[in-house]
Amino acid sequence: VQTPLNPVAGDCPTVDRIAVIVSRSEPPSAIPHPDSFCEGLCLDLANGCFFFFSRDPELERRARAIGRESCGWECDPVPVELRRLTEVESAGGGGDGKRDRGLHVSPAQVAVSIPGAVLLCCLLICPCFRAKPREEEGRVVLQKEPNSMNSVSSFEVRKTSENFPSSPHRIPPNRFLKSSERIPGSPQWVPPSPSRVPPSPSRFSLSPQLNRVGSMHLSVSQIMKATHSFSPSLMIGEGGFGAVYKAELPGGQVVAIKRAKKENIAALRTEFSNEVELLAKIDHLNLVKLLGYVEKGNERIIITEYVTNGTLREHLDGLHGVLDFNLRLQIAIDVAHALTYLHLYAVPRTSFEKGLSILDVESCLPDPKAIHIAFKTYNDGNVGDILDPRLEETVDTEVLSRLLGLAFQCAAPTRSDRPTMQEVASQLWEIRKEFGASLRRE
Ligand SMILES: Nc1ncnc2c1ncn2[C@@H]1O[C@H](COP(=O)(O)OP(=O)(O)OP(=O)(O)O)[C@@H](O)[C@H]1O
Repeated sequence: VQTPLNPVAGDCPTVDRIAVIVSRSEPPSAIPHPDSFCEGLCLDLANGCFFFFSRDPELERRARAIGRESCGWECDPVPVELRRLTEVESAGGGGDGKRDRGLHVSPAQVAVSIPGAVLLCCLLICPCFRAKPREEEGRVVLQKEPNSMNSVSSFEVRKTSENFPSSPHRIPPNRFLKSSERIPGSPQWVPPSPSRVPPSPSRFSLSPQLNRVGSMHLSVSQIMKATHSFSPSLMIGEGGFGAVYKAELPGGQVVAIKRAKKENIAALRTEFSNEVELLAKIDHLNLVKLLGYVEKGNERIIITEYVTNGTLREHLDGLHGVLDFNLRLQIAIDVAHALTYLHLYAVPRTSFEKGLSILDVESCLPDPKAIHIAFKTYNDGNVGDILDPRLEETVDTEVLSRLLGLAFQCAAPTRSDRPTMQEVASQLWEIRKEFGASLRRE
């Protein structure tokens, strides 16, 4: 197992230059060769250079600000996850690794990768994905209304069991991840864990209107009605895209309605409907499904499934009880399968990148510092210290080392050093088997 080491000076081309720029208060426009500077800055940020060499939060903050001002979004930590999500890696690891300005990230930013985050943060340190069991196969297919230019979307709604050949996948709009009893693509079915989040009886209570074959049209005024004119009392959260409201559609289906912030409208003006429709094609059990959208005037609204039992962050934070180690492994496996699906099967790479670049612009990723602290603790030989102290069970050191080794491998700065998601999933299965065996030996 390969364990990335702390960055060395040669891997950190811009730390000193940033320090100079900051100390002289030079404007970002004074940066010579902005392209190579941006590449270097992204590399430094992704490698944690600022953390290791300066340990100066102000310098790192300034570096990120300069990155934003001079390099667009490219050096912001946000798109790291995006890039990782949208890299369609073949089993052997494909792609040319070139920076893609359309996606607003450089390859260097991919250094802190999803699987590393999943393993280190979801399992051990801090949470990042939502958990939600799926109970039934209600399926909604978004279909563009013939005259929907600058208008509203339409929904074609069908029951999978009635109209589609059964598929292990359902449609997700974004990276919301929901644990499920069935692991798509897994070699076997996983028995429900007793500590699994209990399913909500209201889950997927598709309205009669939505259950029939046909289409449903939502207008802005219907959205206004459903959200009580975007009443703060129905607001359940806010992310990079905008505010999120819990709402009940005509017919009774409870959904999450995401209303784009006004400052995002300009960016969403051109490709919004195309991109939403691309995202609607993504279909996986562990990902929240996109139900529809509204595009009218200055409104860009996305309607998704409503996740009833809280976010995975809350569950990993222990707000609903502490998750046991086995369940954390299960969540990681679910995440790995969902990401494998996104990487390999979802939609054509270029379209997918574009779609996510607009609609899913924020990260669930943890603070890279957390990963580096974990690296250091691991390298110092204090493996057990990385484990969530709230866990009551003892985890076999071998199992933990193997898991951390995998996590660090996933966070390797160079793409070719990182395993594919398929490999991650299969290794996680092995690790879980080993964990089970270690319990039996006790
Ligand atoms: N489908 C949903 N069901 C239930 N709650 C949701 C749903 N979508 C979002 N939320 C709530 O709204 C909050 C904001 O979600 P949103 O997806 O906009 O942002 P985020 O994931 O926190 O960050 P970002 O999208 O900016 O990366 C979430 O933390 C969650 O509490």
